[in-house]
Amino acid sequence: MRRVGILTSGGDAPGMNMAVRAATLIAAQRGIEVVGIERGYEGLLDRSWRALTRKAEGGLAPTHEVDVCGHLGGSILGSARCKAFYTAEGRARGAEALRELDGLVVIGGNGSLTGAHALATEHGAKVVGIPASIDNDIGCTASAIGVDSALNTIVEACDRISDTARAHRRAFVVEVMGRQSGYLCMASAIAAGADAALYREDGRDEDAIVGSVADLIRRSFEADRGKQRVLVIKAEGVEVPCTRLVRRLTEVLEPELGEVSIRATVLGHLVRGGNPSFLDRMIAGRFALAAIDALAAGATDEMVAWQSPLPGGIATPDRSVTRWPLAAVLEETEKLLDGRSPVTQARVAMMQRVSGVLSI
Ligand SMILES: Nc1ncnc2c1ncn2[C@@H]1O[C@H](COP(=O)(O)OP(=O)(O)OP(=O)(O)O)[C@@H](O)[C@H]1O
Ligand SMILES: O=P(O)(O)OC[C@H]1O[C@](O)(CO)[C@@H](O)[C@@H]1O
Repeated sequence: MRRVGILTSGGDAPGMNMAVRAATLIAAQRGIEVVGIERGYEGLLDRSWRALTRKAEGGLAPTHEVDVCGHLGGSILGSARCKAFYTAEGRARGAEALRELDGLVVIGGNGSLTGAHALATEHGAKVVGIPASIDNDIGCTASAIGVDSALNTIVEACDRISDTARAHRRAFVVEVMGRQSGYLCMASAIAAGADAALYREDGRDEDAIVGSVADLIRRSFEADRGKQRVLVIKAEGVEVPCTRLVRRLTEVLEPELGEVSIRATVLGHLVRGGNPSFLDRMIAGRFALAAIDALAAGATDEMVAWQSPLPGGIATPDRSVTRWPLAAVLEETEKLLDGRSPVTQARVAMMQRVSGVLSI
């Protein structure tokens, strides 16, 4: 293997740069040139790429840009959602560009990995995926790069919101990202000591949500409870917008409680930015090593996974990292999102077991 490409695609995730850096250092040490493809699949289609390795005494070394990027959030390569890649013609152009490379590392979420799978199956490209998305909605891996950093940011934001909520004896509904996955909501609700978690996988409709949250606030603010704040974390995948939820709650509660103070905060893209946590940096580094090893061994159409919650996968020298065929990853991803996966069922069951604490 003489030259590999690397790209970041989909929503950026803290730790992507660490994966780029680690993959480049490992490849350079083995005398493999690395090119960084800019803006995900967009850069593959228009051949926008730049060298991430340079000639150095005795072989190759990472460029300065790569050497110093590991601790940074975002992606030094840029990321994108590339419309043309959804078409067979677009992917054919991508495959044509890949002829100039001996392999490709795709760092991204389940959409990006679907694109990687198509490149491998339709065009025989040599592609290995590294899961990276704050949503934690990728099958066969316990975590994707970015999840831990996003959770740390959410928990810190909720701690801050709780300070002001207690000062005013308020209820807050905080919305977190995650697209169709409630994982960020569920995990942060536990860690932030929230009173309730609202996630799509629960299957509640809007009226049921309004009824149960109103009941929670009513019980929490009863005169003798002494409770100073109510914190409800809502997943983006729950379709009722925060502002409407707060308006409806206020309409229900004001006639009974008099003035009731409920506020909404949508954390949004705030959660995607910032330097990666230790855990994300470590996972990213170990993924990068396994991905370069896999390409060097001639593997393709695979993804590397962290402490897979499913039995199976191809073992690597790192006991926490296994390799999975992308077809299996994408099948499991579908089940993760539609509730058929034992992983989703276990997440929901865990939330139900603490439903007395997380009151609804
Ligand atoms: N079905 C598909 N076929 C081919 N390419 C795809 C497909 N789905 C997604 N892609 C490519 O991957 C890109 C990123 O996908 P998407 O926008 O779904 O984000 P993602 O990788 O899932 O990341 P995130 O989880 O952060 O949103 C798309 O813009 C497109 O270029
Ligand atoms: O940055 P964009 O394109 O608005 O996408 C937002 C989406 O991307 C994610 O941050 C990552 O998939 C989701 O949680 C969110 O729904």
